[in-house]
Amino acid sequence: MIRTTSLRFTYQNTKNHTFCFPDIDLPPEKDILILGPSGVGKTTLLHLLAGLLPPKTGDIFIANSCLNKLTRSQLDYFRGQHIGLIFQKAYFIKSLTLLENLTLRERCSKKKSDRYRKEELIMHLGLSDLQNKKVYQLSEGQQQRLSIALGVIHKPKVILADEPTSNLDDSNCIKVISLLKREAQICKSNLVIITHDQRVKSHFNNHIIL
Ligand SMILES: Nc1ncnc2c1ncn2[C@@H]1O[C@H](COP(=O)(O)OP(=O)(O)OP(=O)(O)O)[C@@H](O)[C@H]1O
Repeated sequence: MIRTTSLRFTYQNTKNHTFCFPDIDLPPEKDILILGPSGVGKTTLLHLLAGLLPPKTGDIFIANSCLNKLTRSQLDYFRGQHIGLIFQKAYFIKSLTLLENLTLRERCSKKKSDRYRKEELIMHLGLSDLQNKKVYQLSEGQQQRLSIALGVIHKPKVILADEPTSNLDDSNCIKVISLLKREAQICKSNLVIITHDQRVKSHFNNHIIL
């Protein structure tokens, strides 16, 4: 469940501009696209939902916790447990293997290690033959699938994806969308996607336009 009310945000170095975001009320397990022109504040909203930025006003409820009422360490813990972030440009340790990156991400979440979950995820994402390859040896599409794996390995309550398809060709774009949807279903998560990508729109009914 994601609910936001009267959310506003100002970057410290640009005090003359305040972003005002529409309220979101997303029941458990539902997905939503966030659309809008460049610079309107889509990534900013995603970072607020992830608890990476503090709102100037308003509240953010995720799974019945009010993010802006948590202390910094409670927020770090909450994020590790319940938020899955997938960035447009993925962050890996490239000198480690795919499997080592996944194991590291799992440890950071402080959840109990789950070998079955790792194997299932690697298989679903079509990465079984690549698990012992170093990340720098993977193609862009393979790295994007690993990025999804890192975002969802810990079965988060909310999956937040920032432009997950913009660098992909048509066939990889559709693959990534269906992988994200399937993982959201398995994890019983909300899926929130920011996109400019017209190919993605037709796959989702629920949109917010900023
Ligand atoms: N750390 C920051 N400090 C100051 N201004 C910032 C910062 N990050 C982003 N901005 C500004 O805030 C505005 C919104 O940025 P944001 O990345 O949220 O937009 P966006 O809608 O996701 O854009 P795009 O579609 O191009 O990725 C932009 O004008 C950007 O320059």
